[in-house]
Amino acid sequence: MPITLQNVSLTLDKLDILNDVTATIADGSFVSLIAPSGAGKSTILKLLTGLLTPSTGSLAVEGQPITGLNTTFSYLPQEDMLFPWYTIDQNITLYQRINHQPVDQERVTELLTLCGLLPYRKFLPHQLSGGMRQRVALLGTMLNPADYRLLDEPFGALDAMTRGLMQDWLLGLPAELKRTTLLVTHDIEEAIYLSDRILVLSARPAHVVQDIALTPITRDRAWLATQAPLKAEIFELLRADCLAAGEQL
Ligand SMILES: Nc1ncnc2c1ncn2[C@@H]1O[C@H](COP(=O)(O)OP(=O)(O)OP(=O)(O)O)[C@@H](O)[C@H]1O
Repeated sequence: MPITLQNVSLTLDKLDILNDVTATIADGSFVSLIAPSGAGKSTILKLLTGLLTPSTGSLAVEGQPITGLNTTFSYLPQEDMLFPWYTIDQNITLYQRINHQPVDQERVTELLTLCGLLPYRKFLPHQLSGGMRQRVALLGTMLNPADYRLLDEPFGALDAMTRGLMQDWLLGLPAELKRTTLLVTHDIEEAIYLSDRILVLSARPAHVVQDIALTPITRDRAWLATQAPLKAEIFELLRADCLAAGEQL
C-alpha cells in the first residue's frame, strides 16, 4: 500500500511551511524530494513520523491515517544520532535492544561485512570517520524491520568520493534489504541516480512543482552521465522558483 499526502498544508509560528502538498509514494518505490534549502523537505518527513501534525490535509500509510507518533517508518534524521557511548554493534541494533527483541547476530555480521565495517564493530562512533559513521547510522535504519524508510540527507556533509561510494552501496543492497524509501536530498544528481521518482518542490511554502519518473534499463554511472539535460532541467526549475520567491539558490 502506498504512502499518501493529500492537500497537506502546515503553518508553524505564523510561518507557512507547506502549501497544499499532494503526493503518492508507491509501494516498493524509491522517491526523492528535492527543493531549495529551507523549503520544508525535512518537515514532510516529520509529518510522516507524526512528530508534527498538518494544519490542514491528511497523510496515510497502508490506507491508515497518520494521527500521531508511529513506528511505521524507520527514520534517519539529518543528524546521524549515534550514541557516543555505545559501540557500533550496539548502535546498529538499538531498535532490537529497545524493543527487547532478539538480535540476529549472523545477520548483523553479514551486514557489517557487506558495509566494510566488520573490523570496527567494537569501536565507538568517535573512532570512525564521518563516512563510516553515516554508514553505521544507515545500517541501523536498514536493520529496523519497518516497511518504509525516511532518509534525511543521509550522505550530507560527505566528500564527493565517499558520497558516490555510499550511493553505490545503497543501490547495491540485496533485494531483501530494500524498502519503500523517501529520500530528502539537495543533490540533484543523487536524486536522479537513486530514484524511481523525483518530486521537485517549490521554495517555502512548498508544493510539488514537478513529478519526474525515471525508468532506466540499467542504473549505473554511465547512464547517469547521460542525464545531464535532466539535471539542468531540474536546476532551472529550482532556480526559477527561488528567483520568483526572491531567494538565492
Ligand atoms: N518547529 C518549527 N517551528 C517553526 N518553524 C519551523 C519549525 N521547523 C521548521 N521550521 C521552518 O520551516 C522551514 C522548513 O524547514 P525544513 O527543515 O523542513 O526545510 P528543508 O527543506 O528540509 O531545509 P534544508 O534543505 O535546509 O535542510 C524553515 O524555514 C524552518 O525554519
